[in-house]
Amino acid sequence: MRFLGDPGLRAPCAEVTAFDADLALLIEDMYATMYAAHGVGLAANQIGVGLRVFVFDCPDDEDHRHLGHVVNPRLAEADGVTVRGPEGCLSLPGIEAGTPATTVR
Ligand SMILES: CSCC[C@H](NC=O)C(=O)O
Repeated sequence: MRFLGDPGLRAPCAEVTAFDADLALLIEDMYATMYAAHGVGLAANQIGVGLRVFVFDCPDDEDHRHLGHVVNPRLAEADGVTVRGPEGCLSLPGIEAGTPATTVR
């Protein structure tokens, strides 16, 4: 796990261009790391890999589970519904802050 101060957490991540066995292994590693840390989401740069990939496994407000991984995410549109709530980060252990989040399509 990379923590606050690691330059890799501030650097732009590269686009994934090879959808191959190495990418599958990376994603498996990310799930394992996220579960070991009792997290609900994890980005590749948090484990030192500067690629645009994240995994998630979290409930919504109605306790429905959402599990998946996203490669080369791009924010296309936000529908304007913004909620603010406490949010933490596995790379900043012990810190939590009120963070606005906007739902997206
Ligand atoms: C709200 S997104 C997830 C935040 C955090 N994951 C990465 O740092 C975690 O607690 O799993």
